[in-house]
Amino acid sequence: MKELFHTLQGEGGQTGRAAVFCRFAGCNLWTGREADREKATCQFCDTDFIGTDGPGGGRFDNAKALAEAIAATWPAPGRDRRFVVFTGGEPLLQLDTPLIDAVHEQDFTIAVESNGTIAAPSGIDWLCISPKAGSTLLQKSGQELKLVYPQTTFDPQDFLALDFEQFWLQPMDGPDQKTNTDAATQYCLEHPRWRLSLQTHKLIGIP
Ligand SMILES: C[S@@+](CC[C@H](N)C(=O)[O-])C[C@H]1O[C@@H](n2cnc3c(N)ncnc32)[C@H](O)[C@@H]1O
Ligand SMILES: Nc1nc2[nH]cc(C(=O)O)c2c(=O)[nH]1
Ligand code: SF4
Ligand SMILES: [Mg+2]
Repeated sequence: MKELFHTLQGEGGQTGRAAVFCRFAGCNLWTGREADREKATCQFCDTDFIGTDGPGGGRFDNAKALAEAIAATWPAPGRDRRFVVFTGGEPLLQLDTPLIDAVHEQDFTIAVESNGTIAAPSGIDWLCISPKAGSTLLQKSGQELKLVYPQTTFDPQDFLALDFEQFWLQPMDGPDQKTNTDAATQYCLEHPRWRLSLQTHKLIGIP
């Protein structure tokens, strides 16, 4: 596990909600090394997910130990409204039923951010799928589909038949961030099934 930290969910349908972020190391679509970015399936990643050296990171012997570390990262007293977001890297390489059960035992609602190439285990309360051009989408249902926009070979229209409650367009961050934000804004204006997801944590300078 790369890092464990408390912040506000910055993106998508749970934006603004206090959450513990549990960022797993490793991804199946990029090694995480800059030297490999150009040949990776996913080339626009904004995240360092290599290793276990981040704040609160480390290796955990079992699901219960990690669930207890997640609970200890939740600052508020009481067990009400506890919320954890599993991300990465690709969290579905590591998130399994024993961990889901152990985190539920700690009274957390569980959200996951996934690239959709791995079928999700049952028990996730809020599943966000963010498809990546050039990969095979296996997980075609969940609560939100959050498409990073634009991706040259993707037409957002093609995703609307999938079984999601919400459809979000998130401007691709990087050198063309401004242009991409304008394009995503225009797309949402013209296609009202889609909502605009801004990465609000970057706007306000929190993790
Ligand atoms: C770092 S990924 C980790 C979870 C999972 N591997 C995935 O791709 O969904 C978390 C979220 O950030 C989004 N993301 C990554 N790089 C981005 C970028 N450059 N601009 C906008 N969103 C980005 C992903 O699409 C995903 O929704
Ligand atoms: N605040 C905040 N919200 C987020 N939502 C998804 C994130 C991610 O990297 O998966 C993320 C993140 O890194 N920070
Ligand atoms: S799939 Fe997710 S974690 Fe992996 S490289 Fe792409 S954005 Fe980053
Ligand atoms: Mg992020």
